[in-house]
Amino acid sequence: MELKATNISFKYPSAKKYLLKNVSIELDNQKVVGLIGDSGSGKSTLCKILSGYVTNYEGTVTFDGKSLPKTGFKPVQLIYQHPEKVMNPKWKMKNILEESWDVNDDMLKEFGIQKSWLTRFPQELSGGELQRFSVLRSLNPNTKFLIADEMTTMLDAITQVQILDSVLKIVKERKMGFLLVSHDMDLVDTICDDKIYLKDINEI
Ligand SMILES: Nc1ncnc2c1ncn2[C@@H]1O[C@H](COP(=O)(O)OP(=O)(O)OP(=O)(O)O)[C@@H](O)[C@H]1O
Repeated sequence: MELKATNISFKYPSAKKYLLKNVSIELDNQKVVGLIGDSGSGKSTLCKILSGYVTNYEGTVTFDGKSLPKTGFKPVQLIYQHPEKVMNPKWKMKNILEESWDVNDDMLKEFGIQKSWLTRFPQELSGGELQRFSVLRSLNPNTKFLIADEMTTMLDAITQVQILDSVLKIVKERKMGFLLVSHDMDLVDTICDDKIYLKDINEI
């Protein structure tokens, strides 16, 4: 299954200039790919486009040869850099998780989530604890492609490795595609089969 972006150009409505201009990438589910580039070059924005959260772009995005669904479950799931921004502060973590899928105890354990956290609201958890929920939420059994936008930045070094190992294990088991955005070049070199450099449009 291929996630393909062709000639993507994008400008935020409030911005004067284009952020992305004619960006094309092809990703398949056999490889772990790293997306790297300078801060502000548009990596997070491109991830939102590839997963269907930003739609007012020029160009095309297809997954498995079809346009991304506009409603319902998103087969390309995005793990946000800032999970707190996309969680409803009025919902308990249990409901936030259940909205995506019925997670079993083994998966909670795999991602180091304590059961007592389930009855808390997002603002009652640390950034790292929230990020574990965010990762787990994205791993709905119907997810076909996973995009992780600097997902481990809120975690300490040991936890980063643990969470990433768990994600990679599931990605391989389920034969999902995986795009990892990171500023950590050692990490990218260690776990990714390929890497893509997103050039800042101002440098072109
Ligand atoms: N909603 C928005 N409205 C207007 N401008 C935005 C919006 N979101 C991001 N930007 C701007 O778009 C540019 C690219 O942001 P983006 O987060 O995609 O970059 P990035 O490469 O992921 O950066 P970083 O590595 O620092 O996370 C930045 O200059 C940012 O300020």
